[in-house]
Amino acid sequence: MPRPKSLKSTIPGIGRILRHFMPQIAKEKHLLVLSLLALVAETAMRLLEPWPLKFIFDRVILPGFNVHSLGIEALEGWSPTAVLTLLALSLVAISALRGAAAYGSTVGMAVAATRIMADIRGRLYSHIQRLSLSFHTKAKSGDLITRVTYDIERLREVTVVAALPLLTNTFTLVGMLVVMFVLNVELALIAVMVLPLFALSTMKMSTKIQTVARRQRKREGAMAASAAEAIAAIKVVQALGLQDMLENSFASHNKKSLEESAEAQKLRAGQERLVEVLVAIATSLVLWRGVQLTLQGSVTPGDLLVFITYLKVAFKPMRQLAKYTGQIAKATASGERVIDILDTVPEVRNLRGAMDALPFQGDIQFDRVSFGYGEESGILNNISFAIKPGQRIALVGPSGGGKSTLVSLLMRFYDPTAGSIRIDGNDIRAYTLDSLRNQISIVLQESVLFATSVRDNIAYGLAGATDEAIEVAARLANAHDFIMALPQGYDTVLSERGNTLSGGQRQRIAIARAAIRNAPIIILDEPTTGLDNESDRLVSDALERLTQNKTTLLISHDLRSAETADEIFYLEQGSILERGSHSALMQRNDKYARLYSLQSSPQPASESSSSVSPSAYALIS
Ligand SMILES: Nc1ncnc2c1ncn2[C@@H]1O[C@H](COP(=O)(O)OP(=O)(O)OP(=O)(O)O)[C@@H](O)[C@H]1O
Repeated sequence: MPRPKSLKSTIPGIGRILRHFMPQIAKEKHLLVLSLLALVAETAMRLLEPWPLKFIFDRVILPGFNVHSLGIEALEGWSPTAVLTLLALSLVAISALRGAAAYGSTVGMAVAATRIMADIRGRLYSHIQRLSLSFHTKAKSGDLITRVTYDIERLREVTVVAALPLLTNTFTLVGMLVVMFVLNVELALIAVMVLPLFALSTMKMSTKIQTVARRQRKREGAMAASAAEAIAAIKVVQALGLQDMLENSFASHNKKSLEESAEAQKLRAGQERLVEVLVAIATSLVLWRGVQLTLQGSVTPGDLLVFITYLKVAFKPMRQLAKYTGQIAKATASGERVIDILDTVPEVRNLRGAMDALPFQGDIQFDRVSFGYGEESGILNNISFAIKPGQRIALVGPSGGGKSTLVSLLMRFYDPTAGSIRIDGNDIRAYTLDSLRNQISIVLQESVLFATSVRDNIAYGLAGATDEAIEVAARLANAHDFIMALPQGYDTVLSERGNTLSGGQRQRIAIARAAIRNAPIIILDEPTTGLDNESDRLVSDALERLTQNKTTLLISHDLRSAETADEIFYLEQGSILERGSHSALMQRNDKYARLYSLQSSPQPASESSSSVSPSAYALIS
């Protein structure tokens, strides 16, 4: 996406953000209108602020006090002290009213902004969760997290700390210019003479600030991404002793980010000083000409006082515009980062007219399915097969052959580039994603558990699962006994990703989670790889029960677990080279048979006895 290059082009950026978030903004319209009214009231009070002083100068001090000279009928008969007291009190009243109005607009705007941003954050989070795996495999999780947290927070904050004051001050500036022109056109023209200078300098500086701000945001995203990646893989980092290398690369990003932050600060400070000089020039010019006009009698001293006060106040917006440009530019960059994600359309989504699938029988057909990741092709080539309900299929073959890819197409993590996949006779794209995935259970090699209770981890398999159902599933998965031995039983809260449990225990909880779903189709992606003999036995036993009467696709390098399958597919380089029952494939005496013989023969101690090693695949090919 092309990046805007200047302040001028920040405005379309802001427009895009506003347009994008209009539905959320519209929900808060009442509060926003009230806040704007309070803002108008605040502006009016600011305009009124120097007027009691003007009265005192023009009608009280200079002509000698005379109530008639005030020209206000209602004050006829008032004592001088009473009138002066009234004027003094009006100063307080104006200030108090202005304060109240400012409070109202700030609080109103803050509440509205918080609600709007909470809504957008929810939408962003839910969108990210629904984006296809093709997006997530490329995206960096740390960067996505900063978009949901930091970027949204920056947008919210800028509404209150920059956009609102900017709006107030712009209203004030316009109001004051109008009053100045009404009071004296010549003096007003002198005062606005510096405006073009100001506009020019602001635009130039803002472009620079914006460029630095964008660079810094990008760098912060990259830093968060590499930190998140390293923390998530801390075991590997420590085992390989990568700490120093990762620290050095993080430190260099960190240093550059700080330098950019300092550069932006320097630019902002320079701009603020320039504005102050411009304000001083305008004030002295107005004073110089204003005193002459006062002496000639064409403006009153009170008018001059109003002018000077307005100049000071009216140019404050300018100073603030300078100060807030950077913040607004940063927020615009944040807003664009949020919108970029929201605008990403999930590659895999519900097609128009998609229907909720009825409970599946479990009949699966792959019809000339081909697939490639991105530009790559040939990951799966023209695959066709049919599985009857309740059948158990094993997918075996060398690493990278396309086994996991094949099952991920069944879950619609990706769509085939050619051909179709049917369940119970219908193309799976005709079903809604939720109703399709709800009827498939999956157990992976590394089952991911969440940092919540064991009970919740199992219940994630089925919304609204009862405690009884959870226990039945845990028993089926051979998990009940070890769960009861945990400190709080089913209520024991696990650490992140369930790291405090052994691999076999994690697998059994994952099997319980799959079991509670009672899905007619089950995918097992190397569920016993890496387990010791005892864990393997417990997990295999649980899997046996889990897959009773279910259509099952088992991916395994352990040919003994594949042996019992109704049919075995030997997959290599995206094609099914052999298929049939174990005995048929053994009779065929080709790749599968050779692999099986190799696995059954005694192996060197260094190699696993339960699964085929990469070197074995090399031997048979
Ligand atoms: N997300 C991805 N993006 C790009 N290429 C991928 C992606 N996932 C897998 N691949 C590639 O697709 C090919 C098939 O991978 P796949 O994981 O399906 O093989 P596999 O048979 O399951 O291997 P293993 O037995 O090691 O799990 C491999 O060449 C792999 O590099």
